[in-house]
Amino acid sequence: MTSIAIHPAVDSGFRATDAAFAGGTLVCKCASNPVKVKIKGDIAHNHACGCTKCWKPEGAVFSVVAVAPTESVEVLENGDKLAVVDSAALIQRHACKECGVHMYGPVVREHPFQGLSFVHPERFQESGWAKPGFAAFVSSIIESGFDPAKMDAVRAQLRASGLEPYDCLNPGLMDYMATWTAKKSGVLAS
Ligand SMILES: N[C@@H](CCC(=O)N[C@@H](CSCO)C(=O)NCC(=O)O)C(=O)O
Ligand SMILES: [Zn+2]
Ligand SMILES: [Zn+2]
Repeated sequence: MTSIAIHPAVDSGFRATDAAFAGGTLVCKCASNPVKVKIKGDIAHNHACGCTKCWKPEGAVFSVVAVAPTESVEVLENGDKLAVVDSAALIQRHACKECGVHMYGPVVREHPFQGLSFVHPERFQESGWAKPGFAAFVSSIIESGFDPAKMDAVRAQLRASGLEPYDCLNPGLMDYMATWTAKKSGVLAS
């Protein structure tokens, strides 16, 4: 059976994660005057995402996206080329207006992820970043036009690549968000 183009970083097999990885510089795809964004520290919760909103490289069905503290994000060069894709969205995705790559997406509003920025580690000019740990929003790929009849094959391929598929985030992050909500409403003590 022909394989599905999940994402180049997934389909090519993972490079070893470097435990000493401490961030680096994200670079967009522009051949000249690329946007450069420094991430001053490691990333967390790296995952494949099938949602319609996350940036995907050409031909990929999934994005690969992780988080870093927004305070450790610094636009180094050509920040004038950045624009927010959807100002109404939770994640304020700052994309390069020329090549389309999403460079960072801070969560600004009150939310369990407030203070974090979503980034695409494949755009690091350095190697060694943590491999994706799971696949999120898998059913959402249908919203981008993926054939619903092939969903069993997608989930099987994700599992074969070591990515457990979920139709939202993974249980740890869903529990974290629900706990935040329960403490905010007062049904759990904070
Ligand atoms: N079915 C929708 C889902 C979109 C969605 O909720 N995406 C998640 C995950 S993005 C990275 O994990 C999310 O938190 N979105 C917030 C936002 O996009 O601002 C679809 O596919 O569009
Ligand atoms: Zn660019
Ligand atoms: Zn997404």
